[in-house]
Amino acid sequence: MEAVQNEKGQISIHTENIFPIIKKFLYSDHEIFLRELVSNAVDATQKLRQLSSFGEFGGELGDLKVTVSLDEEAKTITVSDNGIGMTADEVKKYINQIAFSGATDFLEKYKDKTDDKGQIIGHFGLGFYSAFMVASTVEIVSKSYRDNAEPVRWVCDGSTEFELTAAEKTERGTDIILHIAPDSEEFLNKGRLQSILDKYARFLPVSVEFDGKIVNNTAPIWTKSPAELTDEDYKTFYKELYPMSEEPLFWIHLNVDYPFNLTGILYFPRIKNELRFQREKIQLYSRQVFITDEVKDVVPDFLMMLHGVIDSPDIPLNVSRSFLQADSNVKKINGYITRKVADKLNELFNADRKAFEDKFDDISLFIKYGILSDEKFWEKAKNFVLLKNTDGVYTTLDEYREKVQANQTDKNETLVILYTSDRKQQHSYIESATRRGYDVLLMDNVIDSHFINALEQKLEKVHFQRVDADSIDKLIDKGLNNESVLSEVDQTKLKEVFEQVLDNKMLNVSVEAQPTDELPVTITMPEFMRRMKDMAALSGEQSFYGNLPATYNVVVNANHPLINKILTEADGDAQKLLVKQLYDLALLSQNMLTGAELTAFVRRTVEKL
Ligand SMILES: Nc1ncnc2c1ncn2[C@@H]1O[C@H](COP(=O)(O)OP(=O)(O)OP(=O)(O)O)[C@@H](O)[C@H]1O
Repeated sequence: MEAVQNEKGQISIHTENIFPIIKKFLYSDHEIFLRELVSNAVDATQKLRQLSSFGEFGGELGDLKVTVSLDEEAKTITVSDNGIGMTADEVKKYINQIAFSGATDFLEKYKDKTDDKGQIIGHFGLGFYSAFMVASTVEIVSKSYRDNAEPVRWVCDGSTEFELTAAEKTERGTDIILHIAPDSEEFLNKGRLQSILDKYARFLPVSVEFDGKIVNNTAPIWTKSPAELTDEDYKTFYKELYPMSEEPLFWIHLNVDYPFNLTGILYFPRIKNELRFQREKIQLYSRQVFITDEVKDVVPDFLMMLHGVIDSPDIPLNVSRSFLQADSNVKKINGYITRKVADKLNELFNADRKAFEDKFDDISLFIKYGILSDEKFWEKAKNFVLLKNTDGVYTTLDEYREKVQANQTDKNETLVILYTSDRKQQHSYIESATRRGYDVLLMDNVIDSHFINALEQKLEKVHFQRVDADSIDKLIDKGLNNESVLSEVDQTKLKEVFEQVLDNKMLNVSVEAQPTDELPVTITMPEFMRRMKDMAALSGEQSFYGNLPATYNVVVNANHPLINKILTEADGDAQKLLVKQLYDLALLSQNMLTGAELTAFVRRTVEKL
């Protein structure tokens, strides 16, 4: 057994002092020093447990534990473990050489970049050196698990010089003592340390003690097998993660070990009709060490509506985001998660259709968003995405085609699907459509205008029309013309009368032969025009269609008796009044008559009664 030779040395590195540079790069995220040191300590205890299981360590493991302690007076924070410890040679190798070579790489690679702050630590084996973000001097006191190991002390003040001496330490393990720098004294605070540990150490696999208490749950449920868990366990864990949230609808337990390693639980929250859902609810872990809850670029956008935990040592969490997107593991992981989520939904759909329908309103935004953003998701989701009609009946896409195609196929063999975005406002149109035996879908979700576009592209010969997009016979044009009771001349005359009285360039007046049970006048906006305007409004951007003034079609029903009355009315004022009243009634049934026009209408009507 060799005694520790007192030694002073120069860390071989080209830069005079690397720590100010590390500090500058990691400026945004100083608190992670604690995550790095505590996870090193956890690693050290786990390594010992492993050695023991291989029979390479015959001693007592004891109660493996990491302790974080704060001494406000001495201005130190100490992270201690009873893990494998290090001999003097190991300190030289792992701390002086390896970590410093990592630091050199780091400097080489990132000296000209400033946008990757805080993302690189760890990637270059800089974990331990993150201590210098907050400490002016760092001491390591360590005693290896090996028989008769000599305890050793390493001290470094952040310059490139270190000191290695013999130390007094009776127990196996390592103490990392940080002498906190004046500009980092905010960390000499119990509450602050507690909150950092709550964030990063909450589910570490080895007990972590701070202020006399264990701060972590060492066996979170995602590390267990689904067979061991009850629904209650999943719900309890959800509450633990998100104490303020409503109970989740259901969940998926992820577990894969080839070709990458990943475990986790994803929960489906109730989303309803809310696009501004909380995006930072998925937490990313690497071997139970919390990494981030900013999962953008790691998880596809639509999956960010879900809540829960993903744990994978194969996500390169410590590199820049642009790199992440291109990473092949991240791509595989995304593909896997997307497939799992789709499979779970399919399974729920097949297992209990009724229960799936009951939940559908809460998950439809998610499913539709998935369909819009991921072709592979669509391939599965087309079997279980549901359409809901105005009677509250849910059908799949195939069932729906089957149900309506006999009555709703137009003269070009296109299936016309009718929908309403507001059943109250479009009530008279819905009624008119159902009188024809047409089915009307309820499409009142914020995402539905995009969803409709996507379905038209994905399904063959299918066109969606909002119920108020055209007069009832043109909505689904079967090429059958109703006989008009009016002559061509009369129709032209009627059109002129309407144009004159309404005197509005934004209105296109047409005379059509409709059944007598349709209203004398209806107002419609062509589907294409309205959709463009809706989408412009939703995207909030200035656009050609968004800025275009709204034009409407005014459809006069040639076969309605009141229209005939207009034609035969000899008194000009009476004729004008009739036109105004019928037009206002059409506006009223579309909820478009407001303000002074409404007041005038009411007054006129009262006077005539
Ligand atoms: N508490 C400890 N007990 C035993 N060995 C340790 C301890 N802390 C650090 N080491 C040794 O020092 C090495 C360097 O640590 P450092 O944190 O810089 O890098 P790393 O842990 O290898 O990788 P990462 O950058 O991902 O943390 C470790 O690999 C380990 O061998």
